Amino acid sequence: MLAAEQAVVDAMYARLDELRVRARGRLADTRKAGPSGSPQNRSERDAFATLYEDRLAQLEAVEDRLTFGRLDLTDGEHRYVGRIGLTDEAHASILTDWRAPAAQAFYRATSARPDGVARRRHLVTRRRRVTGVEDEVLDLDASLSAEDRSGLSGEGALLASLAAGRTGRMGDIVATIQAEQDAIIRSELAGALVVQGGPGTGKTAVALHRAAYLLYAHRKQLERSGVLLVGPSRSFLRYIDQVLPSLGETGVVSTTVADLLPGVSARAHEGAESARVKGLAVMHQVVRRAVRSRERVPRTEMEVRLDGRALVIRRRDVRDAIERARRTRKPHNLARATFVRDMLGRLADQYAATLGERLVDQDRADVIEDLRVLHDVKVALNLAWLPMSPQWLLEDLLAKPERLAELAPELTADERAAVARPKGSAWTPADVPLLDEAAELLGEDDQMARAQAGAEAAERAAELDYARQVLASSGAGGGLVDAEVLADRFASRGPRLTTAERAVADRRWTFGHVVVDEAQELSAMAWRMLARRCPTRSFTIVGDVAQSSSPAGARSWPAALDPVLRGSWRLAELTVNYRTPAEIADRAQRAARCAGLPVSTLTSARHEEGSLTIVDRRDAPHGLLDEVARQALERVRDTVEADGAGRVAIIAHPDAVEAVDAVVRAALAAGLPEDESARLADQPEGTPRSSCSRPSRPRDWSSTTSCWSSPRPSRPVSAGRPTSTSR
Ligand SMILES: Nc1ncnc2c1ncn2[C@@H]1O[C@H](COP(=O)(O)OP(=O)(O)OP(=O)(O)O)[C@@H](O)[C@H]1O
Repeated sequence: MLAAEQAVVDAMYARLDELRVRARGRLADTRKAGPSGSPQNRSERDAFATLYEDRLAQLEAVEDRLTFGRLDLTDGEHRYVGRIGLTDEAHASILTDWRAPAAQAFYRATSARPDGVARRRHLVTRRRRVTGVEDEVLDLDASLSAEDRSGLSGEGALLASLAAGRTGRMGDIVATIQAEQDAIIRSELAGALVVQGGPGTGKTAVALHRAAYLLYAHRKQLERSGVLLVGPSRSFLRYIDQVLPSLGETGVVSTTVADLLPGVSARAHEGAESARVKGLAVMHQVVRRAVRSRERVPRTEMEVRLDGRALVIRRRDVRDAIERARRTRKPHNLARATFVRDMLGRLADQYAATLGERLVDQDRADVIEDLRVLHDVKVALNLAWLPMSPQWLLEDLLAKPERLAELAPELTADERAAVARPKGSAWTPADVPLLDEAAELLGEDDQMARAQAGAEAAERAAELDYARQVLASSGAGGGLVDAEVLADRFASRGPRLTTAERAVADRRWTFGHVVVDEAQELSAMAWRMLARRCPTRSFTIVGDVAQSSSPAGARSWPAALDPVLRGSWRLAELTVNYRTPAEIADRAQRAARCAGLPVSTLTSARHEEGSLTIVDRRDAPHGLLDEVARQALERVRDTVEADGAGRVAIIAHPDAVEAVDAVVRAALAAGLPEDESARLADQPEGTPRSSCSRPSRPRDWSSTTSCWSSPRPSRPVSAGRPTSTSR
């Protein structure tokens, strides 16, 4: 059986190699042509070169586990499922892309609903070698040979993948996606999908595979607008950054809320209370009021002089001009042009009245220009309608307690004190949604940008036309590229930018879809910011409201999302924990419930006898620390040392973590063979095989301990295997 599968897999790799050679050859030919020829020829060559480079990168990315499954259908057809689709020379399919509809049954079919599948086979490969197969027979009535019916094992591939060593980087789960995960991954693009799942249920994995699936299934729609992936931190983005490329996708913009505003670097830290207050929904009204407060009627009338003639900036005129400018409904800085034009016109009329005659058009225009540059007029109009940048507005607001008190009456004095800070302070992540809100209300003076956009639209039309001609005459691209994409490559404006690069540089870029991970951590203001990035509200939102650790974060989805999604979102749940063995997960769930957290009910994908140890003072004849060190050493010997894949996490009372860490390190150094202890000490950052930590929410420690069925809940310590704590 293995030999037969090996032959099929060999044929696939041979085809892959052939396609790589072909793409390399085309690339070399294109490059060989050198920098000669007309500018148009050169740009055409560059375009094809990038095209072949992209194709080559995609073909290189799928080397590992090119295929991982096979479907035997009841009608006798075999279908192999893998990372990409492949056809042979005769254009017959030899491998089906995991995202194609034809592959869906690989993830969804069950014996209750076999969906035309007689047998599902998981292929286990190492490099290019088939090392094993795992079969599941779904339709027992289908005619399978005796050999086919033997050696069945349903969850083998999944359990093998869960037991595999961790690298400190997240890997894809494409070979073992489970049915409830697959339903989420393939859920329709439109609307907002909220995925609630407890710890380790694969929320991050599902979010990433969904991004790859959507780009595949809706490529035309999403390639131009792009997909935005929002994660909680830069280190988290580093942890997941291999997954999408391994799925052949590079066009996703990954960022954090703190990095989402072009030109603003928000690296400073601030207190939890300050971040919470800045995230409150009411802050959008505070920012709005701060903008409106700079559109104001002066207390007194003011006299200005032009050519020795006295003109009055009248309060009534200012009031009227403000109202008229507001009626344009444009953002503050853009509506200011209307206000200024109106006021200058009124002053020009006063000037004409002092002359006792009507001004002809040209003269009136000259007077208006003279008024516009007059210092006193400028000062008076700025006082009435101040042009501002978002940064200036926020700095000013937070640096002046009396202004904050006036503009934010909903906040308590303590809350206002928490956010107050001197001018010139560095930006923090919680400032970013406030700056974005201000940028939206202020607007940018886009006259130049609009003129340029007009010119670019004309240029684009010409590029598209040209791209269509090239495609028609050369037949190039082979279905790999359409005129739009080719036109992008032909674009003569500066260096070619990918969708991702263009999107990152543009605050007003709107994405075709936004994926938000650890979504429970986002504040109300951050949600408003993200909603602006996707006016169609096509979202995938994954998180766990029971795990919210940010003081500005969500404790319930309706409370967090209804204000921005207006109640229009659908909920899916993930119920299987793939990370933690049942022994640990069940205990953790009980503790979380005792702490009053809204935990989902989970089942663990695996059991691991002895994976949880609770060390209690009563079982510690030589003192608690010694006992913890002894137990930790034993667990490391049992698990980590045995196969190098396991992990031991030690959770201690916040006050005891440092002491526990020290004794455990000493015990490992003394108790393990020298090479093993050097190996453990040498783990790259992010991949510790043993680690000591405090509970993620130290304030829950007391309720946690009292739930752990210990009559004397004195600083229990647990050691378990293999719980990944590296995230
Ligand atoms: N179908 C699957 N096949 C194999 N491994 C899986 C599968 N689903 C999830 N995993 C693995 O389980 C682990 C947990 O997944 P992930 O980090 O996506 O969970 P999460 O729900 O985001 O966790 P958290 O709540 O801690 O953020 C990962 O190592 C992931 O690769």
